[in-house]
Amino acid sequence: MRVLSPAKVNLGLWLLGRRADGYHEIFTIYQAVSLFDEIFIKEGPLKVETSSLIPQEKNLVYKALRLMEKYLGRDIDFSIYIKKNIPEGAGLGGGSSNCATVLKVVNQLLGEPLSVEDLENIAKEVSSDAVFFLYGGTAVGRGRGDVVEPIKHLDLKITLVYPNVVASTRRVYSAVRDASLTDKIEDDKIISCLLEGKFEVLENTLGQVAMELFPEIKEAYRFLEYLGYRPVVSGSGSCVFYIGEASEQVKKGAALRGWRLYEVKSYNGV
Ligand SMILES: C[C@](O)(CO)[C@H](O)COP(=O)(O)OP(=O)(O)OC[C@H]1O[C@@H](n2ccc(N)nc2=O)[C@H](O)[C@@H]1O
Ligand SMILES: Nc1ncnc2c1ncn2[C@@H]1O[C@H](COP(=O)(O)OP(=O)(O)OP(=O)(O)O)[C@@H](O)[C@H]1O
Repeated sequence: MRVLSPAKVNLGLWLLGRRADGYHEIFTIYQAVSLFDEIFIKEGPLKVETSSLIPQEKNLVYKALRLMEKYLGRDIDFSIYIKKNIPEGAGLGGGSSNCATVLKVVNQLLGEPLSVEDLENIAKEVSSDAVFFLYGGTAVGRGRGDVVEPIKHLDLKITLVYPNVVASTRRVYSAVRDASLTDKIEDDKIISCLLEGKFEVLENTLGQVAMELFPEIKEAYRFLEYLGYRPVVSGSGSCVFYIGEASEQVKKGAALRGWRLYEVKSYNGV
């Protein structure tokens, strides 16, 4: 069978503090978007292969299925192939999406032996973003991004610019300094503004750190700002996006610079 594994953007992300476990406390608004990896699942020996040749042991999907075997106390006999369309290290959560999508589908194929709570526990052991993808749509993320609260779905058109640089999430977070931490935010106000379409409240304080590390991200950001858009870095980067359709100027400018452009919209499917 073939299932779609959507990407996400962080419509906003605020760094709130450092945690004892070495992660950062964040407040973020996730939005799944219509850019997909394609996952092919068939019965057979447990293996996970991808078109981008990620070693199986490193693949978040493989890690998740091995954990699932422990929860179930039995082997999982599915062979997985992932056609990657979501660029890696782009702040679009590709690996996390693959992980959650496979957990949901395999659990369904096995007659749903695991509860949503079990799936959440497996997902959060694999990555902070994976829990969101168990829900999809539009959601608020707290904690390290693994405490997810779905909210009213937004129907947005979004233009993504990928400046062809792989931004390691770990590296960006490790560059966070106290000055980037926001001690308090009015999260309810941010959510209500967002639901009213007042997008000027959106920002990404982790994205600002990424721009200092990767000039390519800053260039893409400045390019969109110069054209009058309100760009936001997605997650830890490297993608920069704005809410709206791609104008001819954006398309030409991206092509001239060799950036990849994705015209997507909210994906609120399951
Ligand atoms: C940037 C975001 O993608 C926004 O959605 C997430 O916060 C990161 O989610 P993710 O890619 O699933 O990150 P993980 O794979 O869990 O963590 C990778 C590394 O990023 C850092 N990390 C991640 C999440 C977080 N809240 N604080 C962190 O400091 C940690 O050093 C961690 O070792
Ligand atoms: N199934 C997978 N698909 C993509 N990357 C994977 C996968 N499994 C493991 N990875 C590894 O995880 C790393 C991060 O990939 P991923 O695309 O999830 O993060 P990202 O695009 O940086 O998103 P974010 O910054 O939002 O976490 C990659 O460097 C890749 O090597």
